[in-house]
This record gives sequence, C-alpha cells and structure tokens, in this order.
Amino acid sequence: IGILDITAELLDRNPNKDSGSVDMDDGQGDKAELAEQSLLNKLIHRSLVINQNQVEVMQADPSSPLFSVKTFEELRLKPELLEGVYSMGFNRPSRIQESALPLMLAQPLQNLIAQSQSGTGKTAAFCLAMLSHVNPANQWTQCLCVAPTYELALQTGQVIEQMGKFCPDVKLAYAVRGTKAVRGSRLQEHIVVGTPGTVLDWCTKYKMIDPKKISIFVLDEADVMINMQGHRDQSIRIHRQLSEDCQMLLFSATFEDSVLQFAKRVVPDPNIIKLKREEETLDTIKQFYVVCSGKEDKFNSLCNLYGCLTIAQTVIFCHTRKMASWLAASLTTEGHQVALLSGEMMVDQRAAVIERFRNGKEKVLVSTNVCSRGIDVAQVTLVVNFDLPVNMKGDADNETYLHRIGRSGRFGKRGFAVNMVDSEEDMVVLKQIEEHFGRKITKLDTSELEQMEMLLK
Ligand SMILES: Nc1ncnc2c1ncn2[C@@H]1O[C@H](COP(=O)(O)OP(=O)(O)OP(=O)(O)O)[C@@H](O)[C@H]1O
Repeated sequence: IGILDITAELLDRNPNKDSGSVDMDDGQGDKAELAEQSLLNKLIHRSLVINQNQVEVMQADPSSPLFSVKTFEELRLKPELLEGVYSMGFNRPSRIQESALPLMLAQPLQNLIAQSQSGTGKTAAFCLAMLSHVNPANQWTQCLCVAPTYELALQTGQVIEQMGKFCPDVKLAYAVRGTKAVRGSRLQEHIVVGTPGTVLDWCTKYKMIDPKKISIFVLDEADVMINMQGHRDQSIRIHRQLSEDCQMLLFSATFEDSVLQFAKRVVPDPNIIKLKREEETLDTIKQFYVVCSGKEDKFNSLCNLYGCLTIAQTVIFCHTRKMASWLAASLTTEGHQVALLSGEMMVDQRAAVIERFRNGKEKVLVSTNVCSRGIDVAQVTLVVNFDLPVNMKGDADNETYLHRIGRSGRFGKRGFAVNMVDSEEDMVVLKQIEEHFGRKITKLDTSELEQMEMLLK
C-alpha cells in the first residue's frame, strides 16, 4: 500500500502535545480524556479482547437473510487482502466481525451502526471493508474515515497499511493537521483517514476530495467524537456532502442515548449490531481490609504484604499523583521493582509502562485512577487500594472499585483485593462498597496473610 507523504515535521511532532490529560493533583484524582483513553486502549490491546457474548443484530430489512461467518475465506476477499489479514495473525473473525463483516461487504451496500467494547475488532473490521471495496483503477478517493484525534487517525491508518500491505495499488492519505493541502488538485489516494476538521476542509475548501464520489464513509469512535467540541457538527457537515448511496458505517465503544441519537442522524436505515461487554464480577475475588493509622502505617502494612508482592503481580491504586509517586519512591527504597503510572505521563509512555508490567518486567504497578480502566491485565492477582475510590462527594465510587478489582467472569482467574482504611470516613466507604456488591470484605489478619501467600504461589 502506498502512502501519501506525511511531512517530517508531522511525524516528529510530539503526539501528545495538545492532548495531554486534564488531571490535576487536587485531591480529585486523575481524569483521563476520552480520546486519550481510547488511544491508550488501542496501544495496549495488542491482542483481541475475548468476548463470548451473543451479538445482537437489528436488521434494516428484517426479511433479508442474516449471514454470519466463521472464517475469513467465506467472505471471498481478494487473495492479496486475505493474505494481509492472515499476515496480521488473525485466524478467524472476532465475535463482532462474524456479523459485521458480511453485512459491510454485502451488495447492494448497507449501512451499519456497531457497538462493542474496545479491543473487540471494530477497527480491523472497517479497515477490511474499505480495503475490500476500493477499486485501485479509479484514481480518486473512494473511502473516507474520520476519527476524533490525530493520533487515533494515525492508528487506524497503520491498520490499513498493515492489512493492505499486499495490495500495492491501493493508496492511503492522512487528512490531519500538518499535512499539505493543495487547493483544487484532486487527491488520487483511494482511502483517506483523518480528523473531521481537516477532512471537511479537504472536501469543501480545498476541493481535494469529491464527496459525491465517496462510496464508504466511516465514523469511528462516535462516542468520543460527539463529546469533542466541534467534531459532532463537522461530522454532520461532511456527511451532508456525501451522496445518498454512500455506505455509512459508524462505530462506538459505548452506546448512551446521545450516541444513538447522533448515530441515527448520520446513518439512515441502519443495521445495528451490539455486543454486550463481558460483565465484571467480584465472584472470584477475595476481598480484605486493613486498618491503618495514616499513610506511613499504610506503607508498613503494604510491606507486610511483601511476600505476596514478590509472588503475584500487583497493582496498587492511589487517589492522587502525589501519593502515587511518594509510594512508588518509598517502595523502590525498600528494594521493590516498581512501575509508576500517572496522569502527567504521555499516553505512549503509559502504554509502555503497561506493556512492561504485562511482560512481567515489573511485578508491582502503582497507579492513579487515570489508568484503572486501561489495566485489565489478566494476570494481576493482587489489587491494593492504598486509597479507596471515592467520588467528589466522598462516597464510595463503586464503579471504579469494580473496574479495579473485578474480573470478567468466565476468563478471569482468582484474585485478591486489599483495601487500606485509615479513618472513620474510610470505614463508611468500605461499608458502602460491601453493601453495594453484597460481598463480605474481611479484616486481614496474619493467618490470612499466610493463607494468601499460599494461594498466590
Ligand atoms: N479476527 C481477529 N483475530 C485476532 N486478532 C484480531 C482480530 N481482529 C482484531 N484483532 C486484534 O485485536 C486488537 C483489537 O482490535 P481492534 O483495534 O480492531 O478493536 P477495536 O474494537 O477497534 O478497539 P478500539 O475501540 O480500542 O479501537 C488489535 O490488536 C487487532 O489487531
């Protein structure tokens, strides 16, 4: 696959320059922006998130037969594209791809709205649809894909490049800030991936793309898109320029009402595919608490867990960056190999830390809330809440608790959670969590500790 030159300046640019996280060390903990979280998810999902739930399909035309495929061969792809798919190590379609691919590749073209959690194979699916659809003999842009940020657009572009590596005639261009635009000269690249503002400029102001000749329009990360200033309207404005028979494909990790409303507005007569996320549960987790008298004491209690820390892979959660870096430094002084993950780090640095932890290079990871959703590391056996998760009002944040501790029921292995408690308020929060989930959180004593070590071995 050939790629339009991206200027060196563009590649050199710090990818996080203006998308840094907005968290502050103000006691509220870290808050990650949605787009950043999506990027982080993409960077750390080097393999498919397994999801065995049933796919829910609502057809635009309920009388038409419903196809689903178990193999890529059944899709009758061009051989060079099939080779590309296999070269990526894909053996068979993922759960969502089983239903989405035949729909996207069917003739006449049909519209699709698809929702499934991050890492389940949506990007790979629409990249395949675009590559399959392109006619390289036609030297104009035929497929257009918009993503919320520069970095996300590049990620998608990379998938197209990889998957299309045996299709040398198919060309790709990036419509992102920094790419040279030449007024009036039509692009010859068959696929364009970009952000809404630049794509809109290329269609209307510079007329580099004839929107009437676009036959597939992909709107990726719709839930992130509609939360970003201007992106929603720009997407709608691009959409308005397209011809009526253009195939509209929209993808989203979540499906709140606002997303669905937006989706229905830009995707007429849609087929809708939904894949429920694997529910997280506390069933396989033994939960404990330790009463401490302050942060130093919490640290000492943590050191008592030393035996466990060296056997298991442990994630320790703190409420603020300051606490996290203090704790990481203190543990390091004690001789532990510790990795630190916090909000001021750039997203690619965070991904690298998670990767190292995953590979077992460090066995203890100290994190602020910012990454709790990112780290669904299957091998984590011990989670320590150095600070309990609370919301702005100081009440238990049950959702975050579940994300930190919970496992997706059928695949997660057994694990332990230890909650550090150092005030009356903490005790109230702990009780709230206990009640909310209806699961007992027991006081950790030394005998339990030995038992825990045994179980972790
Ligand atoms: N059929 C497949 N077999 C094996 N791996 C796959 C398959 N499809 C996708 N993958 C891999 O799984 C990971 C997640 O896929 P993908 O990025 O397409 O998911 P996604 O749903 O788009 O996630 P996100 O919302 O984070 O972009 C990627 O590393 C991708 O290469």
